[in-house]
Amino acid sequence: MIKIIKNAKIYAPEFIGKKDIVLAGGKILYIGENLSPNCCFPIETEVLDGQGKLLLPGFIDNHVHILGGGGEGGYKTRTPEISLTDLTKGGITTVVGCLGTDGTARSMMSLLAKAKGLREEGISAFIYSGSYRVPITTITGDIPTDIMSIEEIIGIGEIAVSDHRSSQPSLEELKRLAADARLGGILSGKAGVVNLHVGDGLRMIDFLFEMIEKTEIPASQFLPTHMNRNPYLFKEAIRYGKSGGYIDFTTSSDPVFWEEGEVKTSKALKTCLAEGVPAGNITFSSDGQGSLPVFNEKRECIGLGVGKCTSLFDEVRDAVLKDGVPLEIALRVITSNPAAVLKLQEKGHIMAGYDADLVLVSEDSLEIDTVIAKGQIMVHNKGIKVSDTFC
Ligand SMILES: CC(C)C[C@H](NC(=O)C[C@H](N)C(=O)O)C(=O)O
Ligand SMILES: [Zn+2]
Ligand SMILES: [Zn+2]
Repeated sequence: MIKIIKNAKIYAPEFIGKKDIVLAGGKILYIGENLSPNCCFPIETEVLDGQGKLLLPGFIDNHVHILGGGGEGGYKTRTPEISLTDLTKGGITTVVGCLGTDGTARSMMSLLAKAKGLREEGISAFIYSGSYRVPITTITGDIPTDIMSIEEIIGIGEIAVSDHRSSQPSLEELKRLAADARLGGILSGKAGVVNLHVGDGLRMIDFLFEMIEKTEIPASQFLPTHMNRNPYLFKEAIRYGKSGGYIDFTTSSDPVFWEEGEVKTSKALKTCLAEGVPAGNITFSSDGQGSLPVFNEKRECIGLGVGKCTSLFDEVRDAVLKDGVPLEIALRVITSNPAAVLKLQEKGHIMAGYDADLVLVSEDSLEIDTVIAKGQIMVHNKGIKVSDTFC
């Protein structure tokens, strides 16, 4: 079956004009103009009308607790596993799963199985080996072997630093972790990225500046997240981003965090761009299904929300519609930038030969209308399709 999407204005993420696009075999086959609906006759063709809509690359969420997370307030605070619809209704066609605080009752094998399940349901799913804890949990017992031998594993994370819930890893331990992830990456052609959970601790990312200065490991090996969680860490994010590092902002939030000074993600993007952080160094991730715990001054958990994947594009939409960031810049943080940072082949762009991961949104409201993952319609006319069926 061939699909043709006609007359959509295409942001690839750069704006390339109103075009017709042909999808076949899960790939983008051709991008052209004025294509006749039966240009591929006699092959059966489905035509989608993109008139009045924008066509965007499928969104990449680089940090989701696909197996669930939480637990910081005891067993009752464990958060639920993700469903495919939680992802696709937010336009997410590529997800990277991770374990968080609880890397004990939640296993790497379960995380891998969940990623494989999401792949069977039609989207692209990858995982990080590990959890908050150091030494990290792997599947094969060795970081380079995990990355080289398991297709879904693209790096390690979320390794916790500057947080009362971390293992308080030493600089030497973190150097070795990063070196092992880098080795696995270069030997497999993968990113071997180190996804770091940065907490509210005052040490922030001091170790990262020191690691980059005192070792041969490049800044591109690291993706520190939650960098908008408080004003002082956000200031460091700007300093680190301007020095060439990648910075990731968490889109899931709760009004209680704004009272504590969390920087709304859409505004974090606007401010970073205004401060001269290169647009290519910035990514968003949702922390979907992760817990959003609130601790009191004695560091007791006094409340807990659950991250939502739909916040990922919500914050991009706000950046465009409320904070005046141009769409082709704002889109990069959930498409071409994570594709580059995570070295995801043929992802993050609308280009012939790339995976047919696409999102159609209404031109004015940027509301999601249709989501296509590897050529398969997951959401159509805002209605959930395919993704809720279990065969
Ligand atoms: C950025 C803030 C608001 C949320 C953040 N969430 C996680 O790190 C995931 C969580 N620990 C889990 O394992 O599910 C946090 O707790 O600091
Ligand atoms: Zn985290
Ligand atoms: Zn997380």
